[in-house]
Amino acid sequence: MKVTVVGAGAVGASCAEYIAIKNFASEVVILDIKEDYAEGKAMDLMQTATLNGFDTKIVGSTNDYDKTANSDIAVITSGIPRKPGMTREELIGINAGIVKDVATKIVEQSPNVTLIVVSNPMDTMTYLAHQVIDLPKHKIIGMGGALDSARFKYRLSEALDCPASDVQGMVIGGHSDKGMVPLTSLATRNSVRVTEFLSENRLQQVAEDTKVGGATLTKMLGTSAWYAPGAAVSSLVQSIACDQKKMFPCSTLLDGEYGLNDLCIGVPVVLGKNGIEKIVELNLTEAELNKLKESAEGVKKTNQLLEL
Ligand SMILES: NC(=O)c1ccc[n+]([C@@H]2O[C@H](COP(=O)([O-])OP(=O)(O)OC[C@H]3O[C@@H](n4cnc5c(N)ncnc54)[C@H](O)[C@@H]3O)[C@@H](O)[C@H]2O)c1
Ligand SMILES: O=C(O)C[C@H](O)C(=O)O
Repeated sequence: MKVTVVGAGAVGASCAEYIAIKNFASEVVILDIKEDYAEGKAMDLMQTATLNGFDTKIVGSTNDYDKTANSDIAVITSGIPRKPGMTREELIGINAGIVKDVATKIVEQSPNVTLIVVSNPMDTMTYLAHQVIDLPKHKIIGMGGALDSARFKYRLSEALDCPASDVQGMVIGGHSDKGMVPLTSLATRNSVRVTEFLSENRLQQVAEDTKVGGATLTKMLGTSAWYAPGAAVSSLVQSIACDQKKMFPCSTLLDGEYGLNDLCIGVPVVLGKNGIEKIVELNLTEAELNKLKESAEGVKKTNQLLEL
């Protein structure tokens, strides 16, 4: 199993590290445009192999796509991250050109690849990938909801004063400060709905903290987060590589599901060896469905900024 990660920056390197530590891939190629940068990250990570006990071979590449040939899975993290005070949508001007170029070059070398788009604004970048490359729709996946759901569970565990592993929950909708839809009514602590334990106000607070999870960390760090994003990507990669058929909310091209068309937005999907093997349609409350539709309008507005 060969995995390519484009972008050797904060998220790309974190993602490569988690994939290696989980020890399911034979090779991870990290590619960056900065001279020697990916090679340096690859060497540094390879020097953790005996310490962390993995056998994955990590290779660096300065913009040489030949090294990515015949990848089974590729992850696009190349592009600029936001600074405090910015929205993800403001990154479109620079990142759209990068994602278009990178996606095209990956598919030239790996026509059967499954592509995971991470660069922001992620839902729009995933939609862009669908427009510029010729891959079946189940092989282009946007990562956002897996991260947002991990943050939701973290916030729920704080409110419940329990370990996050006790909590189940999901965030659907656009990966944006306003567009996320944390499904508070469905969240549980060991199968008991969290609405049994938390007041409406406290749950509302959890939802709001979740939605601005990325912005909160960007303010604290001066750039956007990387550990949880890298871990979230590695979980998607593992589910595909190991045919785990796990369910994650991912950005996918909708064709009538949830009454939505012609956009990529986060909904639950099953990830296995064929990429997106199923789009799961939940029975949402009217309020949740309305929030998802509002979120979709926001994503479509950003998509209109693309020069296709
Ligand atoms: N979808 C999500 O949940 C999520 C989470 C975190 C970050 N992000 C996004 O991921 C992107 C990367 O974030 P980061 O913190 O790793 O940024 P970073 O600046 O640390 O790394 C980005 C890397 O991309 C490289 N790059 C730029 N253009 C390139 C090209 N054409 N080809 C190859 N490499 C290129 C840069 O040299 C840099 O090393 C940002 O757009 C950020 O907003 C998304
Ligand atoms: O917040 C960001 O800009 C990066 C990423 O989308 C995140 O949610 O951490």
